[in-house]
Amino acid sequence: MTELSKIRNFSIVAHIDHGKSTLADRLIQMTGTVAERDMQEQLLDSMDIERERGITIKANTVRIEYPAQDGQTYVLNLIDTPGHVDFGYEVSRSMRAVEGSLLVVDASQGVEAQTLANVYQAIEADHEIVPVLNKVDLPAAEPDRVREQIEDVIGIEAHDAVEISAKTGLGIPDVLEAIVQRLPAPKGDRDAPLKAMLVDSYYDAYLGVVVIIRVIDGVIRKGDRIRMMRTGGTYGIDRLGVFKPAMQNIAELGPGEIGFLTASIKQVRDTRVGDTITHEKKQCATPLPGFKPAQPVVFCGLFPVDSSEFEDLRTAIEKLALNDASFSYEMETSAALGFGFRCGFLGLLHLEVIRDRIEREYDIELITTAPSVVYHIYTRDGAMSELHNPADMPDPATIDHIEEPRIKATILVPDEYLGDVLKLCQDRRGIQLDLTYAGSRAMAVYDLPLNEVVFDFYDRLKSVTKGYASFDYQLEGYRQDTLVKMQVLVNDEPVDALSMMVHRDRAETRGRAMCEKLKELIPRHMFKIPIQAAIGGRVIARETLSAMRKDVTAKCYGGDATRKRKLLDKQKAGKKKMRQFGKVEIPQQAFISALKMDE
Ligand SMILES: Nc1nc2c(ncn2[C@@H]2O[C@H](COP(=O)(O)OP(=O)(O)OP(=O)(O)O)[C@@H](O)[C@H]2O)c(=O)[nH]1
Repeated sequence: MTELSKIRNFSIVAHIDHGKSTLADRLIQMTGTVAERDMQEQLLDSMDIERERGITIKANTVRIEYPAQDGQTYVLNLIDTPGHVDFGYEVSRSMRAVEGSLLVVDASQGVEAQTLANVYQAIEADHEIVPVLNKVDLPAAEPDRVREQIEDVIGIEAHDAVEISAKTGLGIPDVLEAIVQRLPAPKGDRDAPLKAMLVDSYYDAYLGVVVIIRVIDGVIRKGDRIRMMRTGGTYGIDRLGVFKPAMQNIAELGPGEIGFLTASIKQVRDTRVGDTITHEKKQCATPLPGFKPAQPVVFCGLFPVDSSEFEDLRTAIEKLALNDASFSYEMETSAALGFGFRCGFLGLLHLEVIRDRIEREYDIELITTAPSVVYHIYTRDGAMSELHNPADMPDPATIDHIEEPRIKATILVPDEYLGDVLKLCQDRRGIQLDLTYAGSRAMAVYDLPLNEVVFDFYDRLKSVTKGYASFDYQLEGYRQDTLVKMQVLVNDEPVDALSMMVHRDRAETRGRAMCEKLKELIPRHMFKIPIQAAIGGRVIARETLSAMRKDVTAKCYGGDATRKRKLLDKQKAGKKKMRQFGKVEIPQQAFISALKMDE
């Protein structure tokens, strides 16, 4: 067990690509935590998908032993936090598990929106913050300007920011000294009942669920019986250890220490980030504050393109859910798409990651229906229910009012693109909360409906600002608005998978765009097909797909049998990718394209 005064726990706060992983790797390498030959690029981002997409999804930790200039050896525990807005709650928990942060800012780029969001979490967790200016090797680096910017925009002292190049290794010893000298040692009581925070967990094929913990008070030992205070589960500890970054067993962990345990826990779902771990017998008096069960905010249907792969999809989803407590699912049937699952995600990135993994790791092609947020439906009898799927909307006559989730979005953008950004936010029913300038950049804070953001807001923002804007958001709560369910009818039959919730004022535009798109996507039939968008019983947009004049084979007059054959075969192959809907066949592609509607 390590003495409290010799421990420093910290996280690294940075915007994507500012060099968090490179710096972490350097710290590990420079302290000899791993032998040079074992050094693999970006040790902390362990999953392939993370590496490919260049994002950090799950929190991870490493214990570094550092002989400091004062002659003492310190234990430095780094907790790597997820870098994306979707994982905000997990970031906030990891932050509570450490006492300080390195704020890494790319000296050639400056402060970005995500830097702000994460640094505010660190400030909220009472962290001591050491600013680190990275990439000073780049000719475009302007450390002095960025130092000023940190002081102006974030409002923390930055004159003693450490200048480094994580790439060349310049300044890394200064970072290590700053961690020891400027970050506080943890506090804790060795003799108090055990109180540890569940920081993160993951599934390991050999060990089962591995739980990452931070001990606050007391001592945890191998063989102890523990209780998770929020979920109520009790377990016997099989294995206790630390990450260096490879797993190393250890007999006990005391106050201030960070490590892992395994305890024959079957699924990640049984471990909730933010839960308090104590001894089964001698329990601590109160659990840690701020615990929040994971709450999916974006829902969509996932259906196999090939309906015979439904069981494979079920297996894939069950396996992924075992390892991800924030991903929820239930079976869903759609008249148009057959059997599938309604799934809940923390945000769009989370959705994309899961979808990618199903397609790649399980080789199942998927159809994704329109992502939808969760609405609160208040019926006339005063009851409130959550609506996860527009298809389940109750009879409008019974509804008193509907509330939708709103977010607070922070956008940082160079001045020249500000006009376009403001227009985009306005178009998405945004309410401006704040607009400030820092140097040549503006920071706009908007209250926006989550529904208007989940579709393609981020893509639009990137395209109107040529990629220069950065964006971050957090959920703010629910507000009433005039929301309606828009249905799509093809040949007078409603197609549920295309239903969506829209604001009343925008329904016509959306409806028209949807009908036009479907007219292009649905092939002609032998009869005329009306395509309509409707609210309740009222049609708000309509297109008509005219009938095919003749049999396609008619033009192959008479004799040429092979040609006729070929044409029929081609038609048949095309049909496989269609879904029969009433008398109409709708191609799979239509579901995807019609939902990815640009305005
Ligand atoms: N020139 C230069 N490039 C650097 C430096 N540090 C990191 N980079 C490069 O910047 C890019 C992003 O670095 P990462 O360490 O992956 O950034 P990150 O913040 O961990 O990014 P995420 O994992 O996506 O959050 C990589 O191509 C690095 O090689 C530096 O000091 N100088």
